[in-house]
Amino acid sequence: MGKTKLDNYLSAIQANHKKIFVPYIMAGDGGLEKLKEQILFLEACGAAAIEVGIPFSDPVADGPTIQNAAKRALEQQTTLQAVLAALATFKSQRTIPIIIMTYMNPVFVYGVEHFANACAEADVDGVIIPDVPLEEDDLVTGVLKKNDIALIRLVSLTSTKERIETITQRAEGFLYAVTVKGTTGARSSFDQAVKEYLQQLKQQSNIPVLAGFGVSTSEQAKELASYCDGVIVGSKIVEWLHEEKREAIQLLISSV
Ligand SMILES: O=P(O)(O)OC[C@@H](O)[C@@H](O)c1c[nH]c2ccccc12
Repeated sequence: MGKTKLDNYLSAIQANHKKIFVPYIMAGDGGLEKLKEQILFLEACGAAAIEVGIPFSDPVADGPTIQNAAKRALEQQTTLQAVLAALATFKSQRTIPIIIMTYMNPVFVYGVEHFANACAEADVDGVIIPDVPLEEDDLVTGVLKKNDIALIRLVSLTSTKERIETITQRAEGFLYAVTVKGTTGARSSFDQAVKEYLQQLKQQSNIPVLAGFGVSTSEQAKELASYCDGVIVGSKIVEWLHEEKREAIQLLISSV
């Protein structure tokens, strides 16, 4: 796979021997007018990139925390189109990459081509669409490539060796290593197999490997990041943003 601007951005961080912390937020939770301030806050905390979630009514990969945030955001009439328009209004004021996380349904409704163009217009660097399987991803890869937007692929603890190999070969931006068997949401501990799984992926992949799902404490973040290139934290960040616990967010991000 050719290198995207997200690949280049992240390899510069790695070249400085720094770990990558990517917080996930739910766009429109608390109102879309908060998006700019939330992103600039996370950037100031030291986030390497931000995963911006699009609320969806049937979020099959999400646990209760993100489901509830999606519900709040949908009550505020948040749409994919509106989120991308909001991101475009302050693109010159942020310096870190934005990754859109959405299920495929809102993309279909918007139209794949319109979606990719609006992402480019908003300076979006990558997208995660967890319900698009590898076998179907040419639905979106063509138009994303045209706009230099990375399609971030996920691997999981239950993926076969062969599948992991195919995915790592095609991976762009970073490889999203799911660290639990289940949905998003904080966990108190991880499977014994996670360490070896991450170390193995790290060996196989020539782009950064980031661990995500279940991470909610500095200790967990530090430990998982020591086996790979960094971590993604969603539910805990969503919860703390909702509760306005800004200091806790700052501490967690600066811990890796
Ligand atoms: O919430 P957690 O357990 O910290 O996991 C990250 C996750 O929230 C974020 O990356 C994400 C939210 N929804 C998703 C759906 C699929 C894959 C990833 C995600």
